[in-house]
Amino acid sequence: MRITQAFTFEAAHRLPHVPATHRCHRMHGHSYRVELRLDGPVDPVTGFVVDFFDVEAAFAPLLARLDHYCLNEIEGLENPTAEHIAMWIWTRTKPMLPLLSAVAVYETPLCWAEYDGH
Ligand SMILES: Nc1nc2c(c(=O)[nH]1)N=C([C@H](O)[C@H](O)COP(=O)(O)OP(=O)(O)OP(=O)(O)O)CN2
Ligand SMILES: [Zn+2]
Repeated sequence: MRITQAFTFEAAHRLPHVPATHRCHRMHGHSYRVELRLDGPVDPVTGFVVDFFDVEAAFAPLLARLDHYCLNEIEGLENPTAEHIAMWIWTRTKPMLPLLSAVAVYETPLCWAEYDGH
């Protein structure tokens, strides 16, 4: 069984390694959406793979580090592409949520990166 919980945050960023002519080279903002996917068996008593409240509690400190910040200033996010944000979240969330199977980071409703540890 797979469960998914979604979160949103607002943040600014610029992409330092695209050409100066690329519009993402300039500072701008996104309303990001993060989806945490967890795969595992359904507990026969609770009916949960993992309680959504526990997922929320595990992710809350990271969300607080991202929301309304300039991502380039966060250690490990100096080049804050959607791909790097997804990997950054995975690395810090997987130890707390062992059933985590993928992290999707949406920059817009139509563009996202999804990381499953590979
Ligand atoms: N593979 C990736 N490509 C791009 C990334 C990325 O993280 N990974 N990021 C960007 C920029 O962040 C850019 O800001 C993307 O957002 P935006 O320009 O707003 O997206 P759209 O072109 O879809 O928006 P419209 O203004 O509606 O056209 C670029 N590439
Ligand atoms: Zn952008």
